[in-house]
Amino acid sequence: MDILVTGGTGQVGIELLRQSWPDGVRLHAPGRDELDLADPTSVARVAAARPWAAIISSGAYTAVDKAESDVAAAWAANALAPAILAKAAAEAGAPILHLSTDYVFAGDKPEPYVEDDPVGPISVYGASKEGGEQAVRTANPRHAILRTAWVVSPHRSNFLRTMLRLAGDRDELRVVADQQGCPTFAADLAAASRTIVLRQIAEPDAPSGTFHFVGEGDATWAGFAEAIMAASAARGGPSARIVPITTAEYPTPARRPANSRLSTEKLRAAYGIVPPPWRDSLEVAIAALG
Ligand SMILES: NC(=O)C1=CN([C@@H]2O[C@H](COP(=O)(O)OP(=O)(O)OC[C@H]3O[C@@H](n4cnc5c(N)ncnc54)[C@H](OP(=O)(O)O)[C@@H]3O)[C@@H](O)[C@H]2O)C=CC1
Ligand SMILES: Cc1cn([C@H]2C[C@H](O)[C@@H](COP(=O)(O)OP(=O)(O)O[C@H]3O[C@@H](C)C(=O)[C@@H](O)[C@H]3O)O2)c(=O)[nH]c1=O
Ligand SMILES: [Mg+2]
Repeated sequence: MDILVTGGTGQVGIELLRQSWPDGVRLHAPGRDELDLADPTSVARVAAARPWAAIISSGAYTAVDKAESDVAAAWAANALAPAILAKAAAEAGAPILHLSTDYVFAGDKPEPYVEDDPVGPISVYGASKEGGEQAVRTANPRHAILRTAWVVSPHRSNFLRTMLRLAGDRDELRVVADQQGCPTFAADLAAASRTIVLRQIAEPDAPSGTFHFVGEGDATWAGFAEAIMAASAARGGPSARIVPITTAEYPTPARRPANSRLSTEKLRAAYGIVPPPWRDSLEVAIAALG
C-alpha cells in the first residue's frame, strides 16, 4: 500500500516518515527535484504516478512574511497543488489528508475557534491556505482537512529553534504578548495524522471533513518563549529573559491573528484523538535537542 507524502523534508513530514506504520504500508516522499509544488505539471505527474492508497498533503509555502510579496508562489503551492492532489486521490478512490492552519481565521473571536466558525484570513499565507481547504473540500469527498497551529520541532525553521538560537546571542528577547494560540509539536501532529489516514484508508465511511489538532493548552508567543527558556535553562541550554511587547512594537509584513486558539473537541469525538499538553511535548523536544 503506497501513500504519497508531500513536504517530506518539512517539520511535519520528517515526523510522519518517522512514525511506525503497519507492515505493507510504504510512504513515498519525493523531494523538490521530483515534486515541485509550484509547478502544476510536476504535481499532476507525481499524483498520477501510482494509484496511491492515500495522499498526505503536508508540503506548503510556510514563510508567512515572505508570502505577502510572493503571492503567486504561495497560492500555487498552498491552493493549486492541493487541488491537483485532491482530484487525483478522488479519481483513485483514495482519501487525502491535507494540513491547514489557524491563520485562516481573523483572530477577533475571544474564545477558541471551532471548525464551523467563519474563516477570514488576514494574510496572504492564510488566504492561500484557505484556498487550499476549499479546493480539497470540493475535489474529494474523502478528505480530512487538519488545521493545526504554531508547529515546532527540533528540525527546520520554527519559533522554538529561533528562540534558542537568539538566546545563545542575547540576554534579553522582546516577544509579542498579545497574540494567543496553541503550540503544537510536529511529532504529536504526525501521530494524529497517522491515526486519521489509516482509518480513512481502512474505512470508506470514516469521518470526513475539517478538524483541528493542536497541543493541549494555550499560550501567547511571549508565554511560549518563557516556557522554552525555562525548559532549556533546566537542561543547561541557552536562556534569555523574555520581555513582553505588543504586536505594534514588532512590525512584520504579514498581519497575524490576535487569537487563534483552536478547539479540538471534534477530532476527539470523531477519531478518539486526545492531543498531548504542549508543555509535556516541549520537555521531550528540548531533551531531544541535547
Ligand atoms: N509550521 C507551522 O507553524 C504550521 C504549519 N502548518 C501547515 O502544516 C504543514 C506542514 O508544515 P511544516 O512541516 O511546518 O512546514 P516546513 O516549512 O517545515 O516544510 C515545508 C515543506 O514543504 C516543502 N515545500 C515548500 N515549497 C515547496 C515546493 N515549491 N515544492 C516542493 N516542496 C515544497 C518543503 O520542501 P523543502 O525542504 O525543499 O523546502 C518542506 O518539505 C503545511 O501545510 C503548513 O501550512 C499549519 C499550521 C502551523
Ligand atoms: C523572532 C521573534 C518573533 N516574534 C513574534 C512575531 C510573530 O508575531 C510571532 C511568531 O513568529 P514566527 O515568525 O515564528 O511565526 P509565524 O511565522 O507567524 O508562525 C506561523 O507559521 C505558519 C506557517 C502557521 O501556519 C502558523 O500557525 C504559525 O505557526 O512572534 C517576536 O515577538 N519576537 C521575536 O524575536
Ligand atoms: Mg515564520
